[in-house]
Amino acid sequence: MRRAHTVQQVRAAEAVLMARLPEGTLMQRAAAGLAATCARLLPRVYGSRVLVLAGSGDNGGDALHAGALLARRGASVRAVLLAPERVHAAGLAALLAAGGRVTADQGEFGRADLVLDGIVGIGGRGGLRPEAQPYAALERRGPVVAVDVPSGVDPDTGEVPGVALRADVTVAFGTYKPGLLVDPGASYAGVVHLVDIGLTLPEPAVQAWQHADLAALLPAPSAESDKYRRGVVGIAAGSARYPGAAVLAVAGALRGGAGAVRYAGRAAEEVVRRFPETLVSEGGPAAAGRVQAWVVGPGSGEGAAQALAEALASPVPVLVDADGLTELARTGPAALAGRTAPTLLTPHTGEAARLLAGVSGQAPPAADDLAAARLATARRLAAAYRATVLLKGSTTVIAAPGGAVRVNPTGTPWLATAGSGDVLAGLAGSLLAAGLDPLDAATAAAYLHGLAGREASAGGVPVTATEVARALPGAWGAVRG
Ligand SMILES: NC(=O)C1=CN([C@@H]2O[C@H](COP(=O)(O)OP(=O)(O)OC[C@H]3O[C@@H](n4cnc5c(N)ncnc54)[C@H](O)[C@@H]3O)[C@@H](O)[C@H]2O)[C@@H](O)CC1
Ligand SMILES: [K+]
Repeated sequence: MRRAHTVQQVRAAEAVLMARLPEGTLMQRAAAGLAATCARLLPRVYGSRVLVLAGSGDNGGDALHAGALLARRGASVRAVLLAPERVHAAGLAALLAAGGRVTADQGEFGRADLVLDGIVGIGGRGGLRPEAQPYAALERRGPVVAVDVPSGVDPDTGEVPGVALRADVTVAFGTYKPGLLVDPGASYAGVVHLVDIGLTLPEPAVQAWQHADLAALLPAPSAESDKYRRGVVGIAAGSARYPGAAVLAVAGALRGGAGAVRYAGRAAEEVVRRFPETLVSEGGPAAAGRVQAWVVGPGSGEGAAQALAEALASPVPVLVDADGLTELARTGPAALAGRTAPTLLTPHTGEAARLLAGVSGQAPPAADDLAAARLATARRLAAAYRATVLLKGSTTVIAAPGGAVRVNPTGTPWLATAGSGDVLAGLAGSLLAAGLDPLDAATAAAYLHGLAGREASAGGVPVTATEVARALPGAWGAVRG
């Protein structure tokens, strides 16, 4: 599991350690880790050209100290001081003593075999300042290594409010910062290396799950478990106009670990033709038999309001997607007020905008703005609707109403394809029915769906939602090892 801590959490942990250790110890640890990573990236340190971009804080200090260590190993190290009057004095002194030099020549950027971005770290807000902005656009020859965070990326949110420096590698101290795991910040970070500097950290603010975390969570039937004990998932999706959404949601549900899939809606004929193992009925959720979780909304069209009302009136977990979300946005959080079981909402940013409008009563915000502020958007929705929210997109973010946040590391842009969300909804609903709580069900579904998408698009070819559904068993297998 990758764990990310907020700036506040890191600062608190740092303060505890600083009080115990001689001054400068943490920076020395950080600089040593940084220099070691740089040395691995360079064909050879001796004789290579390294440029340090040093801002006014300790981030610049780390970079200057690392530059000094590389200079001692024979690198030719130059430093651009973006705020010379406030530069980290000890760092600069170390660099000069090791034979490094200060330069004001921007051309060094393009000549360097490696650039160390120490402009700003966790003390930064608001994108790069004007004096640093030109570096974001310059041609580069060697890798850019970000110190702790790519400068210009908000460490807590991954937002890039202006210009940021794109890194090939980020060397993060002690822990990931949320902004390294969430786009757009994550896409600026490149490959992230962690350097242990001895911090004792609390529960992470954001987690990104990996294979081993998932493997421990996925339902595994025991010898005695019959189909009912494994859970029955109800799918209220599709309509005469959109039967395909029903078929895809059922396809996802059949591969989510529930013991049986019950379909309730207008596309029963198509569903049973494609998947004869499905239990079907043509009415709504209220008239269907017992289930352990409902999925409502994909392709529901005009039937969405009725299906949503019936599903929400049931005492089991409900996943609301697509047309169900549009309907929910009309009423706002009030529609969930009487629920006794949890609710999971799975919006893309357009639907998230409508859901937020359902809270504020104002016009929906621009979906692009929400995409640029993914963590904040998921958290706001989870708090307002008191529901778990899976916000789809480039870095899917899952936020629980209690504050826990997870981000999915397995996505691929090819998943942004028609029907892909229907498969995800069915899959997540199936995991809910199998007994996972909404946060775990959403985490596991996003992860498996992402892996399946990657698998189906092997080598980066476009995929269809049907192919994603077919690749799900392979994704389970990969996770289970
Ligand atoms: N917290 C920790 O545990 C440790 C922190 N270390 C380093 O210290 C860094 C934090 O140092 P600081 O608190 O001094 O903060 P930073 O060095 O991240 O930045 C603060 C400085 O940057 C300037 N600044 C703020 N926003 C800016 C922007 N948008 N563009 C340009 N300049 C901007 C401010 O005027 C301030 O002087 C970490 O990122 C890490 O690199 C390490 O030395 C090791 C230990
Ligand atoms: K930086």
